[in-house]
Amino acid sequence: MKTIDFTTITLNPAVDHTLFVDGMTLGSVNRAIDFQRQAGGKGINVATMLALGGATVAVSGFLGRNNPSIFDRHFRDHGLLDHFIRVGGETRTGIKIVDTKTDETTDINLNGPAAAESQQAELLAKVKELVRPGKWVVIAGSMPKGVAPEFIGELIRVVHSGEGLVAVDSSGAALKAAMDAGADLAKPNEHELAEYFNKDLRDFDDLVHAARSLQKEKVANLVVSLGSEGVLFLTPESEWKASAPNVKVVSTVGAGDSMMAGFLRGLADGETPEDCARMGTVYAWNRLESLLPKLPSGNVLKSQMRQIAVQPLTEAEAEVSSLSGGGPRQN
Ligand SMILES: Nc1ncnc2c1ncn2[C@@H]1O[C@H](COP(=O)(O)OP(=O)(O)O)[C@@H](O)[C@H]1O
Ligand SMILES: O=P(O)(O)OC[C@H]1O[C@](O)(COP(=O)(O)O)[C@@H](O)[C@@H]1O
Repeated sequence: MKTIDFTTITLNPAVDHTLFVDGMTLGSVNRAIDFQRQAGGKGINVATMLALGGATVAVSGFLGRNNPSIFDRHFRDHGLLDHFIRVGGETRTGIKIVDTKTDETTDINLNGPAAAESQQAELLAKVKELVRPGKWVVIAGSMPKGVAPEFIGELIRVVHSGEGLVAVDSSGAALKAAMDAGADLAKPNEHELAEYFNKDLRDFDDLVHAARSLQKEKVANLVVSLGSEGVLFLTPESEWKASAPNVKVVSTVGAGDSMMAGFLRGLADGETPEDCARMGTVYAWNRLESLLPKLPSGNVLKSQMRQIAVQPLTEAEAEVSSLSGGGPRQN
């Protein structure tokens, strides 16, 4: 089999329909000014950005048997190695409404087809085949019907028994199961972190406190993405905050997935934690600017990385506390 640099697992892919509206009123007729349909789902988005960066990427998970063509085309166009298990029914739709007036994106993610127990066993066997010592396996996105959150733990054990590394982007019970099973990296956003601890994170102090306790107790590499406020990166050795890119946002769909791809690219290349945070941020930057996934040449990427400010987390905490006098978050 071909060398595999990364494997991504998408248990619940989606065909993303992005609708652009110039202002949106609930309960009345709205007209779209533009429309785009593309193969999506978190692991597929991560894989696409990694492949655009030159990596060989295997993709797996569960894919509906009834609407394969958009995915077949996407995998072919990006050179992704297709190891999906086919399940009955149609892969779900994800509706993304981008309001160009407010620059807000509203997501409506539909339910996908179920995966039977025999298909889950098939996926575990497939992952055993794909895992490579020291290489990252990404498990990303929601769980489909019929799959218990604990399945993520089973996947993690298979990857670890093949000496691979696991990065997880999930939420709720699946994120908890992944943390209990010992994932090597996790990328919750602020809301997923709050949900994990089942409490409001009212200010920057609360956020940092929650991130530190998750990193210390459960996961060596913790990335907490903060939308337009940037990203935190905590490892056993150091803690960083990177600023967000200064960019005209076309759509935020896939920004978190692209960020995950950039962090893993950096880690796989042995970059410093600061440069991993920069790489994660510029991968997100390139996705924010464009509806279709794209990545510029290495030189442009390097010059973008130089534009991302990264500071020790303690320094960011001091700045926020001097600005707010310890009050609500203003960073
Ligand atoms: N509106 C924005 N302006 C600038 N950068 C953004 C914006 N939204 C996201 N980003 C960048 O993309 C990264 C990931 O986005 P985020 O929304 O936090 O992830 P997720 O989609 O997983 O919730 C952020 O850490 C930031 O670098
Ligand atoms: O599996 P979930 O959590 O329903 O998310 C799926 C959706 O997330 C996306 O992967 C985008 O994720 P991000 O915007 O967080 O990067 C879409 O492609 C897809 O529709």
